[in-house]
Parts: sequence; structure tokens; C-alpha cells
Amino acid sequence: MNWDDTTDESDAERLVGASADREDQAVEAALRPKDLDEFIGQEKVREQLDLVLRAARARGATADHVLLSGAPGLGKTTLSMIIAAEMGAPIRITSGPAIQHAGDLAAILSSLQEGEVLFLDEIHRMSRPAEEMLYMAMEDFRVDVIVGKGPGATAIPLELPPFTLVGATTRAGLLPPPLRDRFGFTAHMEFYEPAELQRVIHRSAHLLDVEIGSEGAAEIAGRSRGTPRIANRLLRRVRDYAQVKADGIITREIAAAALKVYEVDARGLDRLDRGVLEALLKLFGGGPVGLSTLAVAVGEERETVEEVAEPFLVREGLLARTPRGRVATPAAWAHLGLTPPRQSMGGNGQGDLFGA
Ligand SMILES: Nc1ncnc2c1ncn2[C@@H]1O[C@H](COP(=O)(O)OP(=O)(O)OP(=O)(O)O)[C@@H](O)[C@H]1O
Repeated sequence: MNWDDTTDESDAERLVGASADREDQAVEAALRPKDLDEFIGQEKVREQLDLVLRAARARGATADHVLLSGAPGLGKTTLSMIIAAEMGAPIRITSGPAIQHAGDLAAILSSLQEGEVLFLDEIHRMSRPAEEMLYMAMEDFRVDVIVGKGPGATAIPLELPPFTLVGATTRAGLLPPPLRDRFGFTAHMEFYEPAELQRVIHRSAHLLDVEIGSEGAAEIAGRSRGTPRIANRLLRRVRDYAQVKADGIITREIAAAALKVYEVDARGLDRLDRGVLEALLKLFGGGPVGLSTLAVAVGEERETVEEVAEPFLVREGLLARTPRGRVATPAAWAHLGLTPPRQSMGGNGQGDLFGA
């Protein structure tokens, strides 16, 4: 399981997918908090980052390089923009996959202004030569531009103005240690608590001029999978429903009815997630069952089940991956309102599954 895999196409198409779809990209700019005070949750990260930035400002220096790690949609891009705003610096945004050649990176680095923030999303997906160029740029503010090919090639050193690199990754563990070590500050972003998401929803509703009660916000927050991007997306869909089917005001009943239409259940599971769970419970008695068999049963690709549905089910404690296959937890039976067969409830709740 990994978060990065959830950024694929099939995830972006889901209402509860954490990756940004086209509509998200269009509206997110308007919903992004502009400074650290406006940024909701992530208390530790905010406090630490505040110190790093204040100290840099007091020294009149460029801030240290910052690495932000965490699942998609938790606010890494937003934080990088806040870093630039707090430092009164411009920001340049690019991503690892967009930099395939060291020359691409050299072109970006050599055009940076002094103090500029360079946001490099998905930094773990950069090519190797670009990554090596970045080491030197981060440490010495210098790059060697290679001119020519073969034995006649020469390296021309190029001085760079001091800049702040903000790298974002869904998987800090994948970064080569020499790259990780060159960041002065690393922040790990956690999933948000429902109360924090509720605040995100109220704030967004205000900006979108949508009337919402606290129970309505709580209903949406509980289904947002700990992710502000999903909370904002569900809010927009619920707003549509409230406008068409009611007076535009989002109450708890309206939010619940709307999300029922969109097939997002009380815990934030969508049709795919529920399909996987239902197959596991109804067809295989809660498992253990192999991934391929489970995928055939739900009519999905193996990868879709493993990379799109399972991470959230595992995180929610509804499904476990064991050496013998996928196993439903007691919480999964409870969530779908089904009664487990006697043997899967025996002993510690899972003992019989493994001992059978
Ligand atoms: N702490 C927060 N408070 C309020 N809104 C937030 C917060 N974090 C994220 N958001 C909102 O969630 C949306 C997604 O955030 P953002 O694009 O920064 O996520 P990300 O981690 O960069 O995602 P990705 O990894 O997919 O690029 C934005 O619209 C942003 O306004």
C-alpha cells in the first residue's frame, strides 16, 4: 500500500478520490488559505514552520529548504504558497514528472530570483540526473551546466541566487537519503480530524457563499476521509443538491440525502470501496481471500482494488492484508450491517481465520 498510487487516473475520477480533478483545480485557488493563521489544523507543522519562517525573516535570510510529506489533498501546495507569502517572495511551481532532464531543471534554477520559493511537487518522481543536479543547487546554490557531448563535453559552473526549495512528496521514505538530508526542515502532514474538516467546510462555504449549519458541516466532514480536498469537493456536490432539491441551505438531512445520491456512505466509502467489502464479506465469508480472486469478484482490475480501494479500507480498520490474503475485520461486518459467520468471530475475533 502507498499513497502515491492513489494519484492515478481512476482515483481522480472518484468523488472521494484524493487527487485533484479538473474542477478542483479550477476552484481550489479561491479556497486556499493565504497565510499560516488561516491554515486549519496541522498544529505541529504550523508551529514549527512559523518558527522557521520568523527566524529567517529576522535574519533577513532566505528560508531553509522545506520538505512536506503526506497524502494527496492535505494541503502541501497550499503550504508552499503560504511559505512564499509569509516570506514576501514569489513562487514557481513545478513537479518531479515535469523535470525529466537535468537541462529542464537547470533552466528553471537559473531563472530564479533571489529569495524565490521553488515548489517541486512529487519530488520523488524526478529523474536521477536532475536529482543529482538538485543536490548541488540546494547545498551550494550552484549548478554545472554541461555543454557539448561525449569527450568534448565541458561543465560550466553557474552561480544561483539563494532560493528556498519546497519539495512535496507522498512518500518521504522513497527519497534518497542525500536528497532528504539537504532539507533543513521536514514536515509530515497528517490526515485531518473531523472537527478540523468541519472548520475547513465552514470556511469554504463562506467563501462560496453557501449557507450551511454546523450539523450539515459535520455530516460532510465525517465522509471526507480526513482530506480537505475531498471535504471541499463534497461540499460543492451537496450545495448542488441543496439548490436543486431544497432552499439552498445545507442541513444535516440535506447533506446526508445528497451524499446518498452520490453513493458516499457515512464513513466516506464509495461504491468501489463498498463493492470490495461486500464481496469480501458476502462471497468469501470475510476471507482470507487472494487479491486476484477478490478483484475478479468485483469486476475490477487487481491494481484498482489494491491501489485505489484498499489503502482507505486498511486505514479505516475495515480490511487487513495478511500473508494468506485479504481479511475483513469485525468493524467491516458492523459497517455493512452484516453478521459474521460464527468461526470468524471466535477467540480474539481473527484467531480462527488464521488458525483454520
Ligand atoms: N489546512 C487547510 N485549511 C483549509 N483548506 C485546506 C487546508 N489544506 C488544504 N486545504 C484545501 O484543500 C485543497 C487541496 O489542497 P492542496 O492542493 O494544497 O493539497 P496537496 O497536498 O498539495 O495535494 P496534492 O498532493 O494532490 O498536490 C485546496 O483547495 C485547499 O484550499
